[in-house]
Amino acid sequence: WGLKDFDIGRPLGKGKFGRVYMAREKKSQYICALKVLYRSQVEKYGLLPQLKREMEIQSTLEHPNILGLYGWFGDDERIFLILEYAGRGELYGLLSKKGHLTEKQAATYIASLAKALAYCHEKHIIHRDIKPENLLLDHEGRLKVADFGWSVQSSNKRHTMCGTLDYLAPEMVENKGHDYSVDTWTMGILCYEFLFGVPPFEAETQNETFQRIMKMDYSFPPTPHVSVEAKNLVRLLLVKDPSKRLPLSKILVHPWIVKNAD
Ligand SMILES: CC(C)CCNC(=O)Cn1cc(-c2ccc3c(-c4nc5ccccc5[nH]4)n[nH]c3c2)cn1
Repeated sequence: WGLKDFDIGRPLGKGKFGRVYMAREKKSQYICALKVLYRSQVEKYGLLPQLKREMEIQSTLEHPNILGLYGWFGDDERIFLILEYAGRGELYGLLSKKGHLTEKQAATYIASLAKALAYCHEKHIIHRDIKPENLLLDHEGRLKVADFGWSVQSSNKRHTMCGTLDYLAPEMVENKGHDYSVDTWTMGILCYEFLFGVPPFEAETQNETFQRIMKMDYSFPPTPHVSVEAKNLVRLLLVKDPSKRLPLSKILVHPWIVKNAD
């Protein structure tokens, strides 16, 4: 592949290491997202080995809820990643527009995340840092996890995102080792946020958020639109002891998911 194979479209997002553009492969007319990384930036931070590993991993993953990496090419100053195009952009755009999601939407996205993570864990990959800014929607509104390990700050991202502790599990915040169960904690955070529009431990400062996480200081707003089963699932995921969190396999058979996810 080379740049001459593509017509470049509008920018989709920009980040520390480069920008993402809508693109169309000329022969097939296939629409994709072309991410441009500058070698100077990647080398300056010594990220080439990590990038190569990420690319190897990402290109072996094939799952309906994981954004595809179709290939890559480069010239002497840039590296180009050919990524799946997600027609409805960031899930965050939907959440910020609507304030919160319906129980059906929230359950559907949590089920999709659980499937994508279970697939990754089967392949012994756990460092898919499931952060909201890594969640995209395709043209049918299906969730796609894109590992934005390269911090793409796209246009309508919430600016509290960078550096926020909101999504970090206690063992991460305390800088202990983390395993698969850190992802189920994050799913608890996301489920709460999908339903109520704000993450459970949100606070003015990072330190306050840290304190709240360590004290498990969260509660449910008395909103009528959230069922008892939904809160039950959040309670089973937001458990301080990683070994006591609901395992991924149990999420997909939780009554609230079974009833609401489609
Ligand atoms: C190999 C290693 C470095 C990881 C490879 N994965 C990534 O680079 C993660 N990544 C995905 C993107 C990305 C960003 C935006 C989009 C979009 C997209 N569609 C949109 C529709 C409307 C508004 C914004 C949109 N962004 N589709 N596919 C994308 C892919 C940026 N970085």
